Amino acid sequence: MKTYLVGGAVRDELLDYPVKERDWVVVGAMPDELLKLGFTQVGKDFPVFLHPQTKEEHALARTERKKGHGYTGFETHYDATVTLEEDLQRRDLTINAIARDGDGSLIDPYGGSADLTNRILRHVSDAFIEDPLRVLRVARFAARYAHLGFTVAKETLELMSEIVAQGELQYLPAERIWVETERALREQDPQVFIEVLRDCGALKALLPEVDALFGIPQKATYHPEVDTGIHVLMVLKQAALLSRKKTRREHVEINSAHHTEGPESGNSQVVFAALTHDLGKGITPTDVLPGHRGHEQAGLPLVEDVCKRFKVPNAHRQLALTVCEYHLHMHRARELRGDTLLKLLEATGALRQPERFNNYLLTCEADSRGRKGMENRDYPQADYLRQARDIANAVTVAELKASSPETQSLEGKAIGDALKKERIRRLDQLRESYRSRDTALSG
Ligand SMILES: Nc1ccn([C@@H]2O[C@H](COP(=O)(O)OP(=O)(O)OP(=O)(O)O)[C@@H](O)[C@H]2O)c(=O)n1
Repeated sequence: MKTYLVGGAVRDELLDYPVKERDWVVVGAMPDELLKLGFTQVGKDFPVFLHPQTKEEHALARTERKKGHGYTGFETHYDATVTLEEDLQRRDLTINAIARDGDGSLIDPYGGSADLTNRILRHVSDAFIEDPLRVLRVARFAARYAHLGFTVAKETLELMSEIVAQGELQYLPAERIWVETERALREQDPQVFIEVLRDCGALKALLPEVDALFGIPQKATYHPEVDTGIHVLMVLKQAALLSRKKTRREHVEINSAHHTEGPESGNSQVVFAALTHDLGKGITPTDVLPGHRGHEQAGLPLVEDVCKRFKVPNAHRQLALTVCEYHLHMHRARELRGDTLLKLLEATGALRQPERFNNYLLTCEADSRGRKGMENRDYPQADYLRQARDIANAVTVAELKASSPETQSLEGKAIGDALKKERIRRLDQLRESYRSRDTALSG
């Protein structure tokens, strides 16, 4: 019996990238031998065990053959005669099919080290095609390692296109698609995930609403990049960048558990909202292009469709709907009257859901910066809205009651109305104070 480190841990060690978990493959053993050594069995369909001390996963070397459609249609074969090379051959990418033995020597029969050096994501064998989930996995690895210079090999992209053309993606359960997508949205360059899916036709199959945005023009005055699909890719990049910065701050402040995905993990709620914020632009009637009046409302049912299709968690869905409906309000926050501003604060969770509100601000900032030549622009609207939130929050029932004899006796709806009126008055004051400052500055 011999044990080897395999998969992501070997790959990431060689790349000098943070290793998350270590998986092992065991050659020349049967399940009862591992059980006798104190391992516990966890795999249902194939023999995977947890080490008695480290609890790291140890799988018996196995081969796989496709039986039916989709991700689960496999026939697995394992016994003490299955070799390491056979086990590595069933794996997706050459860079994931390298093993390291106890002496530190690499076993690399499919050229994974060379592909790591040459920054290539390449399939191991034609068996790649047997697992349609790999289309999403390759796009996700491309998003993770794009900044290191990795691209997908031409012949691998061809196999991915073949999987899509055969309609195999439709057999993937919604949950599996969402798990891969959500992980991809947290990667360093989530826009690369979308680009790779588009290059092999998977975007059209999975997210036709996003695919439809490519080729749709916007007004060049606001959007020098013109193409809506290109804009969305730029917004994704900004959303990842901005949400990583925020995650780093939070990590320092509250030592939260956000960092399970490594130091560069973005916020998938923000990135998902970035992906879906302009879906309405894909159904703008052609005779009004490049204008998109009303695209926010038009996009809402499309966001709902996507969320339903992939069983998207509620927090992601809520933020995506909020951003879709209110991103333009945010961009012109300084123009809004007190009553509209208060409605916006209420609708975006400013008063009760601080996390959703912060994520809303971040996504809108990403939208503003996700335009050609505007990547480094300031976004003063975010501070303005935070100030507006603080002003609205500062008006309390106790303070209102203490302020005058008339308000002291107010109860129920009446006090609610008075609270609202006072908030609106102060928000109008905020707007006016900025206006006078602007006038003074320009005068
Ligand atoms: N559909 C899949 C899933 C997994 N694997 C193989 O199983 C290993 C472990 O899978 P997983 O833990 O999902 O991925 P990692 O490569 O460890 O990547 P990550 O860093 O994202 O966890 C992979 O390296 C790959 O060799 C595969 O070939 N095909």
